[in-house]
Amino acid sequence: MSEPLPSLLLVGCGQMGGALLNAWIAHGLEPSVVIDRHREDLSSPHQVVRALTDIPADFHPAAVILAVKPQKARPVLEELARLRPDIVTDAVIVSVMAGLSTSTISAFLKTNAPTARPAVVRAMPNTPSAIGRGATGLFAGNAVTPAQKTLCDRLLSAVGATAWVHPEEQIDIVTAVSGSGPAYVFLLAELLEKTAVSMGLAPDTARLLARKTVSGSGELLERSSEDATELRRRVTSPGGTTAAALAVLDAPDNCPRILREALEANVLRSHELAS
Ligand SMILES: NC(=O)C1=CN([C@@H]2O[C@H](COP(=O)(O)OP(=O)(O)OC[C@H]3O[C@@H](n4cnc5c(N)ncnc54)[C@H](O)[C@@H]3O)[C@@H](O)[C@H]2O)C=CC1
Ligand SMILES: O=C(O)[C@@H]1CCC=N1
Repeated sequence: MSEPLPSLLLVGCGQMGGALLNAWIAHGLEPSVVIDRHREDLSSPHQVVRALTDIPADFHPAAVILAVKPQKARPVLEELARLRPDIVTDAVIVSVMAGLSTSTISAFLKTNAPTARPAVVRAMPNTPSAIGRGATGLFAGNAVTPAQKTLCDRLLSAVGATAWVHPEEQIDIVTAVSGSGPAYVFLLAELLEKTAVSMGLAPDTARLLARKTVSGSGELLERSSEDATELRRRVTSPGGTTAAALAVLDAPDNCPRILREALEANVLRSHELAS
């Protein structure tokens, strides 16, 4: 087995934090602390506490992972800096939160630790991380050391593929494409199923065919060295049925325009969450 992952402080153990934690445990994680204010059901081989005030005084994590909603970030960051300025100084702060910039995160931390120069990394994973098939975009702020960057890459590689981006604004595009992306794919599965039922297929049949089409196509794309355009071409007989459907879907004013609008709305929402 590869070298264990160093001790972490995970703040927020919901959908994303939980998926990350499970992968890190599977990869061998040094004794760590998980904070979740609301979940009663959490069990973990690591120490689970309800509040930042419960972090043991002798606990010194290599990284703090912030996986609460962006709207909850400010009090969490201010309290962390008030209670444990040493952690803010020594650990890399990894935010998976949409929208919030490294400078905003630093500013919240500096409210109660004015001399700190926090090392902040933004990571934008997605929910296929729960099965080790995630895709994460990362951005490192100025104060992040090469060793901390390597650690962040190890942490997110534990749940799938990673790609570092620059400048920071590109993280909002990552959020729009891959962070939120699974929701678009699941919407496609939902719409295929519902439309199939509305056109006359039995619900069980529609569900089976829609699910297997989306999951099988994803797996084919994963296993193939061809790009998506070629895989699509192989389905599309000239003058055939698929071509008839694609003439509707891929018309400039249909999917291409709608997807662009959707991704722009996503980026705009990141900007709103940031302010
Ligand atoms: N769900 C997704 O697909 C993705 C989510 N993210 C980001 O991950 C973050 C979390 O999102 P989800 O996991 O979906 O939300 P979630 O609601 O499932 O998890 C958030 C967790 O934080 C806990 N929490 C709330 N306040 C807290 C506090 N003061 N201290 C400790 N724990 C607290 C909640 O009890 C909850 O378990 C968000 O910032 C989101 O932008 C990023 C990429 C993908
Ligand atoms: O919907 C959200 O805000 C988060 C960020 C990416 C996926 N879920």
